[in-house]
Amino acid sequence: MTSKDSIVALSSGRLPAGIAVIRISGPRTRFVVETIAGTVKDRFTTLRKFKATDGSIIDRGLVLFFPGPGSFTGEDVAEFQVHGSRAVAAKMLETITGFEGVRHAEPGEFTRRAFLNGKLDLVETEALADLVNAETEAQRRFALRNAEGAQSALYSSWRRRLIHARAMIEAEIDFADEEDVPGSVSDAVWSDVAAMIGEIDLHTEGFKAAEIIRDGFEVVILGAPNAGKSSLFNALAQREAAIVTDEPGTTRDLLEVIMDISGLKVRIVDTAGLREAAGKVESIGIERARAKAGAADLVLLLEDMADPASAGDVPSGAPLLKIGTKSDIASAGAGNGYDLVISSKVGTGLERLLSEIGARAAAAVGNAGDILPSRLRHVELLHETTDFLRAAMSGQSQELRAEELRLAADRLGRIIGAVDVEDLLDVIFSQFCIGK
Ligand SMILES: Nc1nc2c(ncn2[C@@H]2O[C@H](COP(=O)(O)OP(=O)(O)OP(=O)(O)O)[C@@H](O)[C@H]2O)c(=O)[nH]1
Ligand SMILES: [K+]
Ligand SMILES: [Mg+2]
Repeated sequence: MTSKDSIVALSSGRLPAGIAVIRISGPRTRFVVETIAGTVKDRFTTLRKFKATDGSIIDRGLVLFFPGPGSFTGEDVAEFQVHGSRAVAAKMLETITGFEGVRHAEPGEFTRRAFLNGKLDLVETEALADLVNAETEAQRRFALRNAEGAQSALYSSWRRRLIHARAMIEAEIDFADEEDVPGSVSDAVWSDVAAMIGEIDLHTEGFKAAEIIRDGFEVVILGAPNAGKSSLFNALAQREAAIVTDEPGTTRDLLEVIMDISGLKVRIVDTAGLREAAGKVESIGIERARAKAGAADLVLLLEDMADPASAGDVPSGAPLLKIGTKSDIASAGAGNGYDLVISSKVGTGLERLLSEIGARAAAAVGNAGDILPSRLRHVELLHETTDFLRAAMSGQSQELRAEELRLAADRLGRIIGAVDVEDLLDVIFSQFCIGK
C-alpha cells in the first residue's frame, strides 16, 4: 500500500539542539531529495548543501535516502540531518511542504504507514511507542524486546499451534475415512490445547510485572505522626519535597516522588501520620494513606525509636518493612524488633533501605528476559482466548470444538492485528496428502 500524500516532520527532539532530523515519507520523497540535495546513493550518508526553492542555501548537512519497501514505513523515506536551530528546521519544513503532494505529518503517521504496509504488527507498534517513551533501563529493555518481536512471536506461535490443532480436528471430521489422515490425532491435539491454556494463563499473570515496569514499584511510607516519614521521603528524594516540622500532623495529603533504583521505576509516597484524634482535613489524609498502603507493592512502616507510638491498624495485604527511625537519638538497644534501623538526619541505613527496595522491586518484575503482556488490551484478548479454549476442551461435538478453536486463534490474531483465514487451508494441505 502506498499513500498518495507524502508526509514530512521534525523527527528529533526539542530545538535548539546540535542536530535536527527531518524525515519525509511517500511517493514524492525521491523528487524532493533530488531537488533539494541532488542525486544521492540509496542508503548512504551524503554531505550536501540543501537548497531552498529560490536556489539559496538553507544549510549544509547529511541526507539519507531509503527506497521503499525496505524502509521504516515501507515507502520511500529520506532523512535530512541539519543544524538544530529553529530557523533551519522551519526553513527546511517550509521548503519541503512547498512541494506539491507533501504535507506535515499527523502524530504517529510514519508508524501508522509502517503498520499499514506490514512492516510492524500491532504489538510491535505498541512496543515502539513504549521504546520512544522509555525512561528507565527496565522499560527500555522490555520495550526493545517487544519492538524486536518477542511478544508477537509468542502469540504467533500459539496461534499457529491453534490453527494446526483446528486443522487436525477439521481433517478428522471431513476426511475421517481417508487413509492419509492419522486415525486418532485428537488426543494429541487436545492435550496440546490443555498445555497451551496453562502457558497462556501463566503469561497473562505476568501483566502485574509489566505494570510495575511501566508505572513503577509503589512504596508507601506509613506511620504515626512525627515518626519521621517526610524526613525519610526527602532523604530519598534528595530534596525538600515535603514539609518537615516537629508538629505532629504536618503532612496531610499524599505526596509522591519518582526514583530510578537500579534501572527500575520506583514511586515513593509520603502520607499523613496515622492517629485517631485528628481534624477534618487530617482525617481525610489518614483515610487516603490507609487506602494507598492497601494497594502498595511495599509498605515502609516507620516508628520513632526514641518515642514509639502505635500507628494503629495497618492495612494488611502489602508486604511490609518495619523501620525504626531517628537512630541518632535513640537509646542503645532500641533497634530490636525492626527490619531496618535508620536516621534520615544522619543518613544511617538509607543505603541498605534503598538496596532492599531495589531487590524487592527487581523480584516483583521477574527475570529480565521474561516475555510479558504489555497492555490491558492483550490481557483481555488473552482471557477471551483461554475462555474459548476451555469451551473447546469441554465441547460436545467436534464441529463446535473446532469452531471454539477458530475463535480462540482469532483472538490471538487480534492482539497482533493479523487475522486471516487463508493459513488454515495452508496448514490442512501442507500437513496431509489429501486428494493428491
Ligand atoms: N534526630 C532526628 N530527628 C528526626 C529524624 N527524622 C525526623 N526527625 C524529626 O522528627 C520530626 C518529625 O519529622 P517528620 O519528617 O515531619 O515526621 P512525619 O512522620 O512526616 O510527621 P507527620 O507528617 O506530622 O505525620 C521533625 O522535627 C524532624 O526533624 C532523624 O532521623 N533524627
Ligand atoms: K511532623
Ligand atoms: Mg510528614
